[in-house]
Amino acid sequence: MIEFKNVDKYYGKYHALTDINLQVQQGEVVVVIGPSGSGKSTLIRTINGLEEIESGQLIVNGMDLADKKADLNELRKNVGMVFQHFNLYANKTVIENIMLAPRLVLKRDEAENKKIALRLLDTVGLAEKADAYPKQLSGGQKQRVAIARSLAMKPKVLLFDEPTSALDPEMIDDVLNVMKSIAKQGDMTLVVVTHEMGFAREVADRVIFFDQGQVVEDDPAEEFFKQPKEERARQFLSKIITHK
Ligand SMILES: Nc1ncnc2c1ncn2[C@@H]1O[C@H](COP(=O)(O)OP(=O)(O)OP(=O)(O)O)[C@@H](O)[C@H]1O
Repeated sequence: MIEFKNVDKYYGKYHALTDINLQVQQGEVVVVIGPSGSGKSTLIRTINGLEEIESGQLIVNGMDLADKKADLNELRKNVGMVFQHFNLYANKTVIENIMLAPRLVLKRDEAENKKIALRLLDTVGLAEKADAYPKQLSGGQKQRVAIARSLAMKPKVLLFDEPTSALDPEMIDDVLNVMKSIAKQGDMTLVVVTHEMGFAREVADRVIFFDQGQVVEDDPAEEFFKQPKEERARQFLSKIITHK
Protein backbone atom coordinates (compact mmCIF):
# COMPACT_ATOMS: atom_id res chain seq x y z
CA MET A 1 0.00 0.00 0.00
CA ILE A 2 1.05 3.59 -0.65
CA GLU A 3 -0.02 6.30 1.75
CA PHE A 4 0.74 10.02 1.56
CA LYS A 5 -0.15 11.98 4.70
CA ASN A 6 0.19 15.77 4.51
CA VAL A 7 3.20 15.51 2.22
CA ASP A 8 5.03 18.65 1.06
CA LYS A 9 7.94 18.86 -1.33
CA TYR A 10 10.01 21.90 -2.33
CA TYR A 11 12.63 22.49 -5.02
CA GLY A 12 14.48 25.34 -3.29
CA LYS A 13 11.71 27.86 -2.66
CA TYR A 14 9.37 26.31 -5.23
CA HIS A 15 6.51 24.45 -3.59
CA ALA A 16 6.20 21.42 -5.89
CA LEU A 17 3.80 19.29 -3.79
CA THR A 18 1.36 20.82 -1.36
CA ASP A 19 -0.30 18.85 1.41
CA ILE A 20 -0.76 15.60 -0.50
CA ASN A 21 -3.10 13.08 1.09
CA LEU A 22 -3.55 9.93 -0.95
CA GLN A 23 -3.91 6.21 -0.46
CA VAL A 24 -3.35 3.58 -3.10
CA GLN A 25 -4.31 0.00 -2.23
CA GLN A 26 -2.43 -3.08 -3.41
CA GLY A 27 -3.65 -4.06 -6.89
CA GLU A 28 -5.19 -0.68 -7.70
CA VAL A 29 -4.58 1.01 -11.05
CA VAL A 30 -4.36 4.77 -10.53
CA VAL A 31 -3.93 7.21 -13.39
CA VAL A 32 -2.56 10.68 -12.65
CA ILE A 33 -3.36 13.41 -15.13
CA GLY A 34 -2.86 17.16 -15.09
CA PRO A 35 -1.23 20.07 -16.88
CA SER A 36 2.44 20.32 -17.68
CA GLY A 37 4.52 21.35 -14.68
CA SER A 38 1.78 20.53 -12.18
CA GLY A 39 4.01 18.08 -10.28
CA LYS A 40 2.88 14.68 -11.56
CA SER A 41 6.40 13.37 -12.11
CA THR A 42 7.50 14.74 -8.77
CA LEU A 43 4.59 12.94 -7.11
CA ILE A 44 5.41 9.52 -8.50
CA ARG A 45 9.17 9.95 -8.14
CA THR A 46 8.67 10.37 -4.39
CA ILE A 47 7.11 6.88 -4.27
CA ASN A 48 10.40 5.14 -5.06
CA GLY A 49 12.55 7.68 -3.29
CA LEU A 50 13.89 9.44 -6.40
CA GLU A 51 12.68 12.68 -4.78
CA GLU A 52 12.80 13.34 -1.05
CA ILE A 53 9.85 14.85 0.75
CA GLU A 54 10.22 17.75 3.17
CA SER A 55 7.35 17.08 5.52
CA GLY A 56 4.50 14.71 6.18
CA GLN A 57 4.59 10.95 5.94
CA LEU A 58 4.92 8.72 2.92
CA ILE A 59 4.53 5.02 3.63
CA VAL A 60 5.25 2.58 0.81
CA ASN A 61 4.95 -1.15 1.49
CA GLY A 62 5.29 -0.41 5.19
CA MET A 63 8.43 1.75 4.83
CA ASP A 64 8.32 5.41 5.93
CA LEU A 65 10.16 7.41 3.28
CA ALA A 66 10.20 10.54 5.44
CA ASP A 67 12.77 8.69 7.51
CA LYS A 68 16.20 9.68 6.14
CA LYS A 69 17.46 6.22 7.09
CA ALA A 70 14.89 4.40 4.91
CA ASP A 71 16.63 1.70 2.86
CA LEU A 72 15.90 2.78 -0.72
CA ASN A 73 17.53 -0.29 -2.26
CA GLU A 74 15.16 -2.46 -0.27
CA LEU A 75 12.23 -0.23 -1.30
CA ARG A 76 13.14 -0.47 -4.99
CA LYS A 77 13.09 -4.28 -4.94
CA ASN A 78 9.34 -3.89 -4.71
CA VAL A 79 8.75 -0.60 -6.49
CA GLY A 80 9.68 -0.44 -10.18
CA MET A 81 9.63 2.55 -12.47
CA VAL A 82 9.25 2.99 -16.22
CA PHE A 83 10.48 6.34 -17.51
CA GLN A 84 9.55 8.49 -20.49
CA HIS A 85 13.01 7.98 -22.04
CA PHE A 86 13.36 4.23 -21.32
CA ASN A 87 16.76 4.49 -19.55
CA LEU A 88 18.04 1.17 -20.92
CA TYR A 89 21.75 0.32 -20.60
CA ALA A 90 23.03 1.10 -24.11
CA ASN A 91 26.04 -1.22 -23.89
CA LYS A 92 24.02 -4.27 -22.84
CA THR A 93 21.79 -6.50 -24.94
CA VAL A 94 18.06 -6.58 -24.39
CA ILE A 95 18.19 -9.78 -22.37
CA GLU A 96 21.12 -8.51 -20.28
CA ASN A 97 19.14 -5.35 -19.51
CA ILE A 98 16.35 -7.55 -18.17
CA MET A 99 18.56 -10.01 -16.27
CA LEU A 100 20.86 -7.50 -14.58
CA ALA A 101 18.85 -6.32 -11.57
CA PRO A 102 17.42 -9.75 -10.65
CA ARG A 103 20.98 -11.14 -10.79
CA LEU A 104 22.59 -8.37 -8.74
CA VAL A 105 19.81 -7.48 -6.35
CA LEU A 106 17.77 -10.66 -5.96
CA LYS A 107 20.70 -13.05 -6.60
CA ARG A 108 18.35 -15.02 -8.84
CA ASP A 109 19.73 -18.29 -10.18
CA GLU A 110 21.11 -17.72 -13.71
CA ALA A 111 19.06 -20.36 -15.55
CA GLU A 112 15.87 -19.25 -13.80
CA ASN A 113 16.75 -15.60 -14.50
CA LYS A 114 17.12 -16.31 -18.22
CA LYS A 115 13.90 -18.31 -18.35
CA ILE A 116 11.95 -15.48 -16.73
CA ALA A 117 13.58 -12.85 -18.98
CA LEU A 118 12.73 -14.79 -22.15
CA ARG A 119 9.16 -15.33 -20.99
CA LEU A 120 8.79 -11.61 -20.30
CA LEU A 121 10.24 -10.72 -23.69
CA ASP A 122 7.69 -13.01 -25.23
CA THR A 123 4.93 -11.33 -23.22
CA VAL A 124 5.90 -7.90 -24.56
CA GLY A 125 6.14 -9.30 -28.12
CA LEU A 126 9.94 -9.08 -28.46
CA ALA A 127 11.16 -12.66 -28.13
CA GLU A 128 13.28 -12.30 -31.26
CA LYS A 129 15.12 -9.23 -29.92
CA ALA A 130 16.84 -10.90 -26.94
CA ASP A 131 20.33 -10.38 -28.34
CA ALA A 132 19.77 -6.97 -29.93
CA TYR A 133 21.21 -3.78 -28.45
CA PRO A 134 18.91 -0.90 -27.51
CA LYS A 135 20.15 1.24 -30.42
CA GLN A 136 18.80 -1.39 -32.82
CA LEU A 137 15.25 -0.98 -31.46
CA SER A 138 12.47 1.50 -32.14
CA GLY A 139 11.26 3.73 -29.31
CA GLY A 140 8.21 1.55 -28.75
CA GLN A 141 10.34 -1.59 -28.62
CA LYS A 142 12.75 0.06 -26.16
CA GLN A 143 9.84 0.97 -23.93
CA ARG A 144 8.51 -2.59 -24.01
CA VAL A 145 11.96 -3.84 -22.99
CA ALA A 146 11.98 -1.29 -20.16
CA ILE A 147 8.62 -2.63 -19.00
CA ALA A 148 9.87 -6.24 -19.18
CA ARG A 149 12.94 -5.19 -17.20
CA SER A 150 10.76 -3.74 -14.46
CA LEU A 151 8.51 -6.80 -14.40
CA ALA A 152 11.52 -9.10 -14.02
CA MET A 153 11.90 -7.85 -10.45
CA LYS A 154 8.31 -8.96 -9.71
CA PRO A 155 7.55 -5.64 -8.03
CA LYS A 156 4.47 -5.04 -5.92
CA VAL A 157 4.22 -1.51 -7.32
CA LEU A 158 5.03 -0.31 -10.82
CA LEU A 159 5.25 3.41 -11.55
CA PHE A 160 4.96 4.77 -15.10
CA ASP A 161 6.08 8.33 -15.84
CA GLU A 162 4.55 9.35 -19.19
CA PRO A 163 5.71 6.11 -20.81
CA THR A 164 4.30 6.92 -24.24
CA SER A 165 4.94 10.63 -24.58
CA ALA A 166 8.35 10.26 -26.26
CA LEU A 167 7.01 7.77 -28.81
CA ASP A 168 5.91 8.16 -32.41
CA PRO A 169 2.12 7.79 -32.64
CA GLU A 170 2.28 4.42 -34.38
CA MET A 171 4.30 2.94 -31.47
CA ILE A 172 1.99 4.10 -28.71
CA ASP A 173 -0.64 1.38 -28.95
CA ASP A 174 1.87 -1.47 -28.68
CA VAL A 175 3.12 -0.04 -25.40
CA LEU A 176 -0.36 0.77 -24.10
CA ASN A 177 -1.50 -2.77 -24.91
CA VAL A 178 1.30 -4.23 -22.80
CA MET A 179 0.39 -1.87 -19.97
CA LYS A 180 -3.28 -2.75 -20.27
CA SER A 181 -2.55 -6.46 -20.00
CA ILE A 182 -0.46 -5.85 -16.85
CA ALA A 183 -3.28 -3.74 -15.41
CA LYS A 184 -5.86 -6.40 -16.18
CA GLN A 185 -3.86 -9.09 -14.37
CA GLY A 186 -4.85 -7.16 -11.26
CA ASP A 187 -2.16 -8.20 -8.79
CA MET A 188 0.27 -5.31 -9.16
CA THR A 189 -0.32 -1.75 -8.01
CA LEU A 190 0.11 0.63 -10.95
CA VAL A 191 0.48 4.40 -10.70
CA VAL A 192 0.55 5.84 -14.20
CA VAL A 193 1.21 9.44 -15.19
CA THR A 194 -0.18 9.76 -18.70
CA HIS A 195 -2.18 11.89 -21.07
CA GLU A 196 -3.75 8.78 -22.60
CA MET A 197 -7.36 9.14 -21.56
CA GLY A 198 -8.40 6.02 -23.53
CA PHE A 199 -6.01 3.97 -21.40
CA ALA A 200 -7.41 5.54 -18.23
CA ARG A 201 -10.96 4.87 -19.31
CA GLU A 202 -10.22 1.22 -20.08
CA VAL A 203 -8.16 0.13 -17.08
CA ALA A 204 -8.01 2.77 -14.33
CA ASP A 205 -9.69 2.08 -11.01
CA ARG A 206 -9.11 5.69 -10.00
CA VAL A 207 -8.20 8.95 -11.68
CA ILE A 208 -6.29 11.65 -9.88
CA PHE A 209 -6.39 15.09 -11.38
CA PHE A 210 -3.39 17.12 -10.37
CA ASP A 211 -2.87 20.88 -10.64
CA GLN A 212 -0.29 23.23 -9.12
CA GLY A 213 1.18 20.56 -6.89
CA GLN A 214 -2.17 19.55 -5.44
CA VAL A 215 -4.69 16.78 -5.81
CA VAL A 216 -7.73 18.54 -7.28
CA GLU A 217 -9.83 15.43 -7.94
CA ASP A 218 -9.45 11.88 -6.68
CA ASP A 219 -12.29 9.83 -8.11
CA PRO A 220 -13.26 6.28 -8.90
CA ALA A 221 -12.77 6.02 -12.67
CA GLU A 222 -16.46 5.58 -13.42
CA GLU A 223 -17.15 8.80 -11.51
CA PHE A 224 -14.41 10.71 -13.31
CA PHE A 225 -15.55 9.68 -16.76
CA LYS A 226 -18.91 11.26 -16.19
CA GLN A 227 -19.08 14.80 -17.52
CA PRO A 228 -18.02 17.50 -16.77
CA LYS A 229 -14.80 16.32 -15.03
CA GLU A 230 -13.54 14.43 -18.03
CA GLU A 231 -14.33 17.42 -20.24
CA ARG A 232 -12.32 19.73 -17.97
CA ALA A 233 -9.42 17.28 -18.03
CA ARG A 234 -9.57 17.12 -21.80
CA GLN A 235 -9.41 20.91 -22.00
CA PHE A 236 -6.25 20.91 -19.87
CA LEU A 237 -4.76 18.13 -21.93
CA SER A 238 -5.55 19.77 -25.25
CA LYS A 239 -3.55 22.80 -24.03
CA ILE A 240 -0.59 20.55 -23.28
CA ILE A 241 -0.79 18.88 -26.63
CA THR A 242 -0.99 22.25 -28.44
CA HIS A 243 2.14 23.32 -26.50
CA LYS A 244 4.04 20.34 -27.80
N1 LIG B 1 14.93 19.07 -9.98
C1 LIG B 1 14.15 20.17 -10.02
N2 LIG B 1 14.59 21.36 -9.57
C2 LIG B 1 13.82 22.45 -9.58
N3 LIG B 1 12.54 22.48 -10.04
C3 LIG B 1 12.04 21.34 -10.51
C4 LIG B 1 12.82 20.12 -10.53
N4 LIG B 1 12.05 19.14 -11.05
C5 LIG B 1 10.85 19.72 -11.35
N5 LIG B 1 10.85 21.04 -11.02
C6 LIG B 1 9.71 21.96 -11.16
O1 LIG B 1 8.63 21.43 -10.41
C7 LIG B 1 7.41 21.59 -11.14
C8 LIG B 1 6.75 20.23 -11.30
O2 LIG B 1 7.54 19.44 -12.20
P1 LIG B 1 7.08 17.99 -12.64
O3 LIG B 1 8.09 17.47 -13.61
O4 LIG B 1 6.80 17.17 -11.44
O5 LIG B 1 5.71 18.30 -13.40
P2 LIG B 1 4.83 17.42 -14.37
O6 LIG B 1 3.42 17.67 -14.00
O7 LIG B 1 5.32 16.03 -14.36
O8 LIG B 1 5.13 18.09 -15.79
P3 LIG B 1 5.16 17.47 -17.30
O9 LIG B 1 3.77 16.98 -17.59
O10 LIG B 1 5.54 18.66 -18.14
O11 LIG B 1 6.20 16.40 -17.29
C9 LIG B 1 7.76 22.28 -12.45
O12 LIG B 1 7.49 23.65 -12.31
C10 LIG B 1 9.24 22.03 -12.61
O13 LIG B 1 9.86 23.09 -13.30
